[in-house]
Amino acid sequence: LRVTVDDHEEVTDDFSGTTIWWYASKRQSKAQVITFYPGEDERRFYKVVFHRRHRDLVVDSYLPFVLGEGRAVTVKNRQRRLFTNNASRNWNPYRSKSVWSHVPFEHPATFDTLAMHPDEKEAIVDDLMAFQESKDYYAKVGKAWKRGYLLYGPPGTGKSTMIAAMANFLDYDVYDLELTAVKNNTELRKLFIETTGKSIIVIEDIDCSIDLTGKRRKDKKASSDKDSDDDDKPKLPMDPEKDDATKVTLSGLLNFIDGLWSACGGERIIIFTTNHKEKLDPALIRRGRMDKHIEMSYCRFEGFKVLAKNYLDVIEHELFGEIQRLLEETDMSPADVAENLMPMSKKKKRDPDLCFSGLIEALKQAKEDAAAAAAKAKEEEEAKEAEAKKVKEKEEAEVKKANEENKGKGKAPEEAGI
Ligand SMILES: Nc1ncnc2c1ncn2[C@@H]1O[C@H](COP(=O)(O)OP(=O)(O)OP(=O)(O)O)[C@@H](O)[C@H]1O
Repeated sequence: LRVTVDDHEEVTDDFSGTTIWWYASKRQSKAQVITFYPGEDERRFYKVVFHRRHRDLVVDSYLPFVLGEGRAVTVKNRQRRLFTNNASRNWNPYRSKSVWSHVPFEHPATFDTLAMHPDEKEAIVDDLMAFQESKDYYAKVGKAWKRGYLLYGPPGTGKSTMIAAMANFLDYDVYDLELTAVKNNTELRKLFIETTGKSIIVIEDIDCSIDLTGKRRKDKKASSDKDSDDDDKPKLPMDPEKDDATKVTLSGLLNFIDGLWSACGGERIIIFTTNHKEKLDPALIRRGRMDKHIEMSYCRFEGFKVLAKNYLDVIEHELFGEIQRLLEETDMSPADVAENLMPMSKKKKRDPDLCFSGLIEALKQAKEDAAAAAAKAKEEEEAKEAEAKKVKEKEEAEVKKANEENKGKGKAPEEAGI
């Protein structure tokens, strides 16, 4: 409950059966200062009145409770922000000297609007809540208060939407870290140090942002040289375009995930997203670095029901049966399903019959396309196999022929250089 107390107004509060009175008041400063700003020389304060016998209760319990509630309200009401380190996106009119620029974070996604199986959603929400409440646990085991998530799945399955839902659920800021815009590991370190607590740091499409395999192999050779100064020196690229993507090394990134956190207080979540989990270096996503791997998958019936409710306010429909069957047989991303739930009728209204029939058509088409693509892939595979078989047979025939010729001349095959 939030109460504003006006001057000379009395507000009563009840705490564990004890009545407490609040008054707002002001006192004129004693210094004789002439100011252009009326009210600047006033000191404003609240007066709390209670019976003497409740003094311990008020001092030990009530006031800490009020301060805690006050802090929670401030956090809840603060404008959350979306930070980016990508200067080329220069969309922030208030760009300061900070390595991050920011805009208000206003993404509307929530777990309610996220199309996903309810059990999976619940598991993620539980995990987030457990993390949020584990400050003491992390301190006790001597670990930085952070958690890493890997979101993986095909395009349009809701990875970015999930991040927004998490940020809204936790009331955290979001730092969108564009690795390709980071010059070197020193700059990476600076960026991390400048992030604040209660934040989610996101590196999208991690497989495209850094040459994970190549750099790591090099790092292994240099074994102990984990985050050496070398990393900070400008590289001399053979191919400047390629180097652009590899300015930050994997070891620099691993170092930051493991170590640098300890230097910063406050809880942080780091999220990597990728469309190709199999391309990632196992070192990057092992447990402890990425605590939870979340698969964002194609839209199935449970996910569809969430979208139908959000987009059309429909929770049951005669076409649901057919849609369910098709969704189990066909891979369509939630983004594409959602797209089909948006068309308006001629009367500029969203008509569920129209949208669901359209979706059925789109699913049938997608199913046909997938079957055609699979048949083509199979054909190509068979053609490749036939070609390989032909080459092998030709080689064998040549070897056989050479052997026979050499036998005729009385030479062993090795002597003939075969
Ligand atoms: N699971 C989902 N629940 C609700 N809406 C979704 C979901 N997935 C996709 N969408 C819708 O599709 C749009 C694109 O999804 P989003 O950007 O989150 O996908 P993505 O997996 O991050 O894609 P990419 O890999 O291409 O970045 C979103 O704006 C949202 O409206």
